[in-house]
Amino acid sequence: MLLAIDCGNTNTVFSIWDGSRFIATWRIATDHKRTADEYFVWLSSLMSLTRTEATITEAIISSTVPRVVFNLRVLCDRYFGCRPLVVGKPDCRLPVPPRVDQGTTVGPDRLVNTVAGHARHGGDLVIVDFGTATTFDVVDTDGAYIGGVIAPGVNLSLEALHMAAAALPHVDVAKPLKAIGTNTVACMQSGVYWGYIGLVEGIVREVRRERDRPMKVIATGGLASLFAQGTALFQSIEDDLTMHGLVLIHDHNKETA
Ligand SMILES: Nc1ncnc2c1ncn2[C@@H]1O[C@H](COP(=O)(O)OP(=O)(O)OP(=O)(O)O)[C@@H](O)[C@H]1O
Ligand SMILES: CC(C)(CO)[C@@H](O)C(=O)NCCC(=O)O
Ligand SMILES: [K+]
Repeated sequence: MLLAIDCGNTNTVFSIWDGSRFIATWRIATDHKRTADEYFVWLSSLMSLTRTEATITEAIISSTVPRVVFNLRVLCDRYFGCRPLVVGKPDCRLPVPPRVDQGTTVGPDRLVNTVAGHARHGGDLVIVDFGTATTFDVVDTDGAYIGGVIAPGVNLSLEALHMAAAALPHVDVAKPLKAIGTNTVACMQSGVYWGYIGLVEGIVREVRRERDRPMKVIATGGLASLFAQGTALFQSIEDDLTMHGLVLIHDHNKETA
């Protein structure tokens, strides 16, 4: 079975693909100090607690944090006897290479989202990912990643307000009942919620204007469904987009081996 690992700046997600579906998905905070042995203790105890019958024989990793890749490689080698594919490394082929400025290293999560988005929806697509950063990946007709937008993540913006202003508390992101807040928390939630709705709508409007063609918009990431409640922009919400892309890239590399 295939172990797919999506390592973001905040969280790392492990999923096991049995060839036709994901039989398990587990999430751990990203920490570059975590060793291969620690990952394995955590993974194997979750497997036994949930009675997950899986023999891992292959692995693929997407990591936006370069430093964690070493220990994830050791995990795969030592405990699963396999050499993982790492998205973004020269030996990991993509169906269509990105078209960006020379010397640019596109975040592997964005490349993976692009592959999955194109497979599911075809080209001329904007993928909005609400993670640590809020990213927009623009996918050309042929499935190439051709650029996009990186904005601060929603939780990051709320945290920055709290850190910089003595009288502003830590608050969780939520869809406020009204735009006009009548207490501090409601004011902050309105600023971030309606601010991000405006940001997403405004960026997509400019992208469509630049591309001068119809473009579908899909959303992924933990906060996608919350923001979908405030706009009609998204054609679909796909929580499993990155994991799906990892499976596709793994299959593509096997087929073209
Ligand atoms: N209603 C909600 N309110 C607050 N946070 C939420 C809500 N729903 C999901 N989340 C957060 O979304 C996150 C999951 O999103 P996702 O995995 O896309 O991004 P991330 O883990 O924060 O970022 P990255 O992938 O860059 O590490 C979780 O950290 C979770 O706390
Ligand atoms: C933007 C993030 C942090 C989003 O996870 C990641 O994709 C990344 O580190 N990207 C590198 C820069 C780029 O994608 O152009
Ligand atoms: K992510």
